[in-house]
Amino acid sequence: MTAQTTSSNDRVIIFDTTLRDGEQCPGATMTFEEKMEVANLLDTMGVDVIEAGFPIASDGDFEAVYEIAKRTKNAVVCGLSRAGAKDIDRCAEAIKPAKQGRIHTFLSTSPLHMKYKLQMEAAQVYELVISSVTRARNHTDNVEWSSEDGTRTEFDFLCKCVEAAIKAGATTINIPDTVGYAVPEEYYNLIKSVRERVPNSDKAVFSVHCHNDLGLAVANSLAGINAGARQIECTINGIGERAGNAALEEVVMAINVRNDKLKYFTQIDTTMLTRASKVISAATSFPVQYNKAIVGRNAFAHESGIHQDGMLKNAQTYEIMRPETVGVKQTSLVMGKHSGRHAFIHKLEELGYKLAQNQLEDAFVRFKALADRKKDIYDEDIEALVDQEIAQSHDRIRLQSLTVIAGTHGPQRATMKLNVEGQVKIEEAEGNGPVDAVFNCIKALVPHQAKLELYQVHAVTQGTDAQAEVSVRLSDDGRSVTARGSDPDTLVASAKAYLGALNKIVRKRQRDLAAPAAAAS
Ligand SMILES: CC(=O)SCCNC(=O)CCNC(=O)[C@H](O)C(C)(C)COP(=O)(O)OP(=O)(O)OC[C@H]1O[C@@H](n2cnc3c(N)ncnc32)[C@H](O)[C@@H]1OP(=O)(O)O
Ligand SMILES: CC(C)C(=O)C(=O)O
Ligand SMILES: [Mg+2]
Repeated sequence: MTAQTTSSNDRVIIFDTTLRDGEQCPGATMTFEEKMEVANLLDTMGVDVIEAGFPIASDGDFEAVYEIAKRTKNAVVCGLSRAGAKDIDRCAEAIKPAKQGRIHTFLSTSPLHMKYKLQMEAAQVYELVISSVTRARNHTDNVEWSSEDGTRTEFDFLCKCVEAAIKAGATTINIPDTVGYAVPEEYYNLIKSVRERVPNSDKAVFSVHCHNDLGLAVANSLAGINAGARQIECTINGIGERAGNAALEEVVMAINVRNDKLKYFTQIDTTMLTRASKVISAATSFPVQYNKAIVGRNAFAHESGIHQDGMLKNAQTYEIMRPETVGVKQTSLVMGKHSGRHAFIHKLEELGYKLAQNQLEDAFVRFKALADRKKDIYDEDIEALVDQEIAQSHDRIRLQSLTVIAGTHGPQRATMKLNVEGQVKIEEAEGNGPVDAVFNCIKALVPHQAKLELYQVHAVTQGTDAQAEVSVRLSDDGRSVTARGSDPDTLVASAKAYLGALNKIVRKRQRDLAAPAAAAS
């Protein structure tokens, strides 16, 4: 909010219709309790007008509007109604307990809607505009009138209806783009021209209500504000009829972030936007698309190495707003196949690792190989990979390659290449199952007496592409050693774990041999 540099003329009223237009779309129905929670959240975050429902639609809608009217502390509580007396009176009854209530009455004005839907002549519609606003005004002095399908309405008739509605007492005039047909320049011109043409236009606040059928709801809303409208009708997550309404979080943040171009302000507490999005998503069971502006889970996430490097050097390189301003704790640098060394080192530091340069390079190469095979890389994947890197740095026996033939027709067969103290050896072995074949290869390549005491497989992270973590315990000469190996391929993880244990035995033997010599010298 930048109230210091703007005048009250530049204040944009945020009219939230999540509970009315938002709830109207297929599948978005909310329970009474959910509506109470949403309304409370909207009130707390600074929404100016809450359109709580359409009271004539059902007893449930009436009760929800009534209760929201009763409970709301700061916002104006609004109900929608058609132009008929019964609708308006029911709406008035529903908003009665509100500290500040509004009746929002609407009527189609486009030739198409008048002819086919209302089946009325323009003259009848005109009379109904006057009688409906007058009736609403007898209930309250806060009346909004909407020209449904305003953007497809004949201009002279639209102006005539707007003028009549204001004369009858409407304090807000909404020109909706009901079917999301307008483009920004056209909508700008429409709002500007209506305000210029209608002689009493300064007696009402002009409002925009844009649908997203062409993905232009937010752009059109902002164009309308530039043309002199001062109320935006919008919904959390942009839910609403068909492709939805203008998203509240997007219009608010556009005004907030681009204050150099859009010299307006709202009273929304932007730090509550992410929470609001989550509450609506949970109440409606509508998922938020990952790349949704402001509240999508990728809105402050970066996987590309070049971007991550930029972000680490200065967050403004790739972010036009700080995540905290919309209630996101922090930017996330997601590790994946597009990540580079800067981000990898940063992640290792976060996880508490400090590797030598050669270890780091090896770990990075192995991280890239893993990321090529695995969609999501979790911190635990990186920890497993680095722990293994550290553990293997002194290994005498190293796995170079492994191929296993497994399936319903045994015996299973494994071919393994090992580097044993600098010498590359290859062997093929069969087994009673693929793991047995792998271990038989190792026994053939590195003959030893150690006995397998334990073999256990776990998944490091979730998903079918999770890294397998295998634990192997070998006993040798009365002593047990345990080692772990991880890899998205369970058989490779098994080989690594077995070889890890074997390397430990080799190291122990070497230490044992060295100890008497050291004692003697
Ligand atoms: C653009 C918008 O978002 S408008 C809001 C849309 N929202 C909704 O419709 C949700 C709630 N609606 C409902 O529950 C029901 O449609 C009700 C209760 C409002 C009406 O139900 P019904 O009486 O059974 O009528 P139905 O919905 O089938 O048809 C609508 C009637 O309203 C008339 N109508 C439509 N808009 C208006 C209006 N602004 N003023 C007066 N009458 C209107 C239609 O011409 C039609 O009249 P008819 O019965 O004489 O042909
Ligand atoms: C009721 C009106 C304002 C509406 O939702 C529309 O025209 O889209
Ligand atoms: Mg609408």
